[in-house]
Amino acid sequence: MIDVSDLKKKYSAWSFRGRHVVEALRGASLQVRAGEVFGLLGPNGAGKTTLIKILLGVIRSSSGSASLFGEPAGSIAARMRVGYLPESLRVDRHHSARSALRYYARMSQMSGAEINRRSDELLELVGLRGRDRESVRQFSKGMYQRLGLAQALMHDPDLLVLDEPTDGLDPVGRNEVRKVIDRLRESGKTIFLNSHILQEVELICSRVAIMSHGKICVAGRIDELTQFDRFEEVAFEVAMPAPGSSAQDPAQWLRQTFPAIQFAGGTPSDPIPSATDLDAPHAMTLEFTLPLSSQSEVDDVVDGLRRNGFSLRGLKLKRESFEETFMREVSRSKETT
Ligand SMILES: Nc1ncnc2c1ncn2[C@@H]1O[C@H](COP(=O)(O)OP(=O)(O)OP(=O)(O)O)[C@@H](O)[C@H]1O
Repeated sequence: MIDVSDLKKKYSAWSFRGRHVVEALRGASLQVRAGEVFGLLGPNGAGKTTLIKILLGVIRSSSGSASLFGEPAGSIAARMRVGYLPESLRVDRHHSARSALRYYARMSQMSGAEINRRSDELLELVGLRGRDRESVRQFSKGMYQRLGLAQALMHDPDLLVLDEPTDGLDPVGRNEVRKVIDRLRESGKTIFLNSHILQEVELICSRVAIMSHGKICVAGRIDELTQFDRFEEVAFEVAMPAPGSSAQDPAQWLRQTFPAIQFAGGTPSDPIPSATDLDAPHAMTLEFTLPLSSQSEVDDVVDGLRRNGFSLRGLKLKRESFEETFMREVSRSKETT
């Protein structure tokens, strides 16, 4: 649906030192498939707005290619099938939601009957039916943003481009916008959004791209990007040793053997009973984490536990958070630029 390849954009800028060139895009490549909710993330100045402006045909690239639905970005054929919600949509204060939609729809040369039918549908979709004749002056930022979504959908586009759709909204407003985006996803629309709020992107998007210094660093599903497991913190779940094993007081044995151990739910205080039947579904288990730095250290711990009668029920390396992925990619891009 969106195909961007080796896209470059240079701006001419003026400062007190005179004219200089700003490389806003340095060879960005990206593909978005039909039906996806795709999130573009990046720090300030990464080039996100520049990329969106090229996709919408507001500015031209310096080199590389960008197409929507197989048509060159900016061509009439591509623009007809795109709806856009800018970061700061302005609706004249004298409008109601309904009159604002009529105003925007007229620009798409829709007939009066079509405008009424489509307005009814969209006001229902964004949850503004019943408030549609009130002045937008009384609207909360969340309602305003939902009106913006309805405006962007008026000509029934296949692709919606949303610039910071939940920025500045309170949790209730964000939740309402998210619900509308979910409904749009269910109806088969493709959504391309740009956001600073990582948590929001995690909740909404099926795939994301992290952009920094004019390039796409990584793109994929969030669970693929954060799959990078690390040894720093290894979580174990063990069943207690059977009576007669060398670790008579298992928790104390663990504490003495691994001084840096962190028990899940705090250090167990009472002596923990030994297991009598390891295959019993309720065999007593303990969960803890250990700071380890390599596979051979993990192997040594597992060997030690088993030698002393513990039975291993689970072992998990820590998965980094999406925020950690983001920070890692951005700082890696800073080093290579
Ligand atoms: N019209 C322009 N003239 C000169 N430089 C520009 C122009 N527009 C953007 N830039 C520069 O290009 C780079 C990328 O800007 P862009 O606005 O695309 O980034 P962004 O990722 O959208 O940032 P933000 O999150 O702050 O909106 C920045 O260094 C910016 O200063």
